[in-house]
Amino acid sequence: MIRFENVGLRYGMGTEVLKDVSFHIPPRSFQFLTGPSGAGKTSLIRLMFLSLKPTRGFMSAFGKDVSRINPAELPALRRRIGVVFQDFRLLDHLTTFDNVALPLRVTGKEEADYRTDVVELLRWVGLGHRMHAYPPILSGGEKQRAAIARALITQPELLLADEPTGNVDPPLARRLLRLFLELNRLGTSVVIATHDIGLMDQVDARRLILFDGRLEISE
Ligand SMILES: Nc1ncnc2c1ncn2[C@@H]1O[C@H](COP(=O)(O)OP(=O)(O)OP(=O)(O)O)[C@@H](O)[C@H]1O
Repeated sequence: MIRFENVGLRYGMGTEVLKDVSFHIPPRSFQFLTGPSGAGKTSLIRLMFLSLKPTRGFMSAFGKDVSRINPAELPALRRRIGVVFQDFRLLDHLTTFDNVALPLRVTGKEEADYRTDVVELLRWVGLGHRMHAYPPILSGGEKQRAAIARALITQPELLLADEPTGNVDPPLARRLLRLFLELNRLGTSVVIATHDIGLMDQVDARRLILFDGRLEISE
């Protein structure tokens, strides 16, 4: 569903931060993206989320060559991808329920059509009791789960999560991992960027490993 062939990325006139990166994310697959700080994980996630374009090489998303995608097609393609950012990006003036519902609301859906889905998803991530709370009073782990629910509400085919267990204690990290595995079992491809070797060791999954912008794959 996502394919990279010899992709390079540089910001402005800087040196390349990704070099000759080639890989494929198959449907229904589960993988970790790892590597030292500054190796390029977030940059790779931004490319996969189509918020950056490669500066060289070939990249396709859902069968479309990204260099030929016109800007009007982008929102529909992005809705097929859920993303959990490192800094959550929740809106403080909206309740947890409204934050999670936002991706549906922007497509013009009425609350009556999505209310049950949002409540069910909030319960699934363990936030049923927090749906009327505003983000500033949520704990780090609750914010994390709200961001995950918001990424999942459109039922994306691909979930990208950047350090989703970076701000939570080990029991909650294990719980989030079980949630991602369950999501994958239901058919979504999952890419988890993480430094956490203990987390990766809990699952026998493919590892995409970045070193200084170059990718190695450990099956
Ligand atoms: N917007 C930007 N403009 C210029 N350089 C950038 C930008 N974003 C990232 N970089 C550079 O690109 C390189 C890769 O950064 P990136 O954030 O992708 O790494 P990372 O592996 O996600 O790091 P971390 O694990 O610390 O989050 C770094 O050298 C960083 O300084």
